[in-house]
Amino acid sequence: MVKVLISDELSPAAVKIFQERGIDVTEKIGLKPKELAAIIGDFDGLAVRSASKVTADVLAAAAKLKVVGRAGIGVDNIDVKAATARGICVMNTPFGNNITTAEHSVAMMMALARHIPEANSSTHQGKWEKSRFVGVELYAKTLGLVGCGNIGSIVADRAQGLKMKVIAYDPFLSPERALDLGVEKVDLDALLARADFISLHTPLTDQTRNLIDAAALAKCRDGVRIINCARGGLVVEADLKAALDSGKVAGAALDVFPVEPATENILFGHPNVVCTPHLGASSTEAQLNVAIQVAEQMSDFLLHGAVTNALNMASVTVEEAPKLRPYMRLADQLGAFAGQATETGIRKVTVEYEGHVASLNTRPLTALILQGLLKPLLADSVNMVNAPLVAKERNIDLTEAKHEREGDYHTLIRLTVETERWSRSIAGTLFADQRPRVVDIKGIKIDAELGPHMLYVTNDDKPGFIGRLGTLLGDNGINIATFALGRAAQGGDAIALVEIDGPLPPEILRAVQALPQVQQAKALVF
Ligand SMILES: NC(=O)c1ccc[n+]([C@@H]2O[C@H](COP(=O)([O-])OP(=O)(O)OC[C@H]3O[C@@H](n4cnc5c(N)ncnc54)[C@H](O)[C@@H]3O)[C@@H](O)[C@H]2O)c1
Ligand SMILES: O=C(O)[C@H](O)COP(=O)(O)O
Repeated sequence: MVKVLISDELSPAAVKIFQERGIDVTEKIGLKPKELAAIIGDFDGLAVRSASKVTADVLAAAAKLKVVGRAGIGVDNIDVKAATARGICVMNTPFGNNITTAEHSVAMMMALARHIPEANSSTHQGKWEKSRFVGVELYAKTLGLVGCGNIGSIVADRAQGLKMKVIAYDPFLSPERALDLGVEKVDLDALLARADFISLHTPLTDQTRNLIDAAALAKCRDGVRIINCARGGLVVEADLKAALDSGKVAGAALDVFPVEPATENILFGHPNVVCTPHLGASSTEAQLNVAIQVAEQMSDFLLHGAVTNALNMASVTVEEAPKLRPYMRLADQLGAFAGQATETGIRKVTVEYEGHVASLNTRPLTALILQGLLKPLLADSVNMVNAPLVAKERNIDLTEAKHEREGDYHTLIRLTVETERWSRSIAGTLFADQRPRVVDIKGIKIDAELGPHMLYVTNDDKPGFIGRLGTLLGDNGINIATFALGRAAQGGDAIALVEIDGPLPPEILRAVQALPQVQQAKALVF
């Protein structure tokens, strides 16, 4: 039975979905990485929010793990690189909590502008400090968005409703999109110099870490207010504190902290700082959305091979998955055939899709071909998640070509592998029964179905070979299931693909290799 571990607080809707799909669910909340590593080996899927730390050590212990699902957006608590290297798919739910988080950012901006938290606390204490809490209007103020993706663009929309002027720094924001959003695209220095309020909406990456430091703050307008509902590491807190103390920054609203849970922080207690405990995504609606989405995505992946919102592999929709499935088998076989037939370093791989298959989503097929190709070298450490990366790391030059017009076959995949010594191709099709057939090897036509154990022979096309091979196998008790033949030209190179009813013992393979006319013989396993 497929097993999933939920290691952070998730709406019960997630458990319900997993169970309805026949997946066994265990909930263990609040595990430290060591505790998570101790139990993760038992699970096929792991569902998390931001609290669980899915470190390289946790992933190293995750022998069966196929997918990590993040019920939310930021994946900085997951070592995606380590997951990719181990062939574990990482997916998130990029659109489940974006409205809620944008609304929280706007709420924080208003709280800052009108001192709501401090005024609330003072009023509860029976003080009536009207003159202490004079705020500022948002109307006609400039809001600078650092990061204008899903959340940033919703914040822009809401801020425009408040009649603010919105400017955005985001190197990946196209001028057309900026125009659509009605925001002015600016560089970071211009944003810092012009904004009355700055709201951060980028992921935490090596480029964005410590983006708001003393140097950036020095470029800001006096009295700027800063809102961070993205990630703690974007702001250098000591620099922010100094700027708050000097009055350069009039206020800061922080939902996120470099260390969470944040029970101590140099900014806690500062009168001009508003804090919330990473509540950006904490609304009933958002939590329901992300729980449902992550449970559906993970179930679809674990049960049907559908891939949605993955950060480290190509998407496959639930509709595509059944159409791709027979091709996946063919792709796997072609890759595995070429991988087992290749003895020297691979330099170049070309995959051509012809006819019907060319109209499909072929990225997962290419990933499977690479997986099959690399498996003889790397065994179980390679799978379709990490195969493209592994190929790249090995300097294998990959080319994909699609020809939607049909050739000799209604549909065809051709794989060509170039090594330092030679270039070889293998092509396969699907017949009406959806079963894969190999139809061409090294330019020689053949019609073969690949079984679990195959003998692949290249020989000189001379009389007597087939009889001698059959006798040799028969004399050694090896039953032939199917026998497919092809040749380049009369008397030229010929190939035989023989399905046998079990593994070929090494001594029999050597005897086949020693037969006259045999150029090369290999035992292949599928
Ligand atoms: N506080 C919360 O509870 C909460 C909730 C959801 C998301 N988040 C955080 O908000 C972040 C943004 O979420 P999103 O859905 O808008 O993501 P997104 O990917 O849609 O948008 C991020 C934007 O940042 C931009 N960006 C990347 N590097 C940049 C750089 N160096 N400088 C400027 N811009 C850069 C990208 O181009 C993109 O447009 C998430 O990564 C997550 O960390 C926090
Ligand atoms: O990236 C996110 O989606 C937010 O930071 C939400 O985190 P949470 O799921 O832990 O509330």
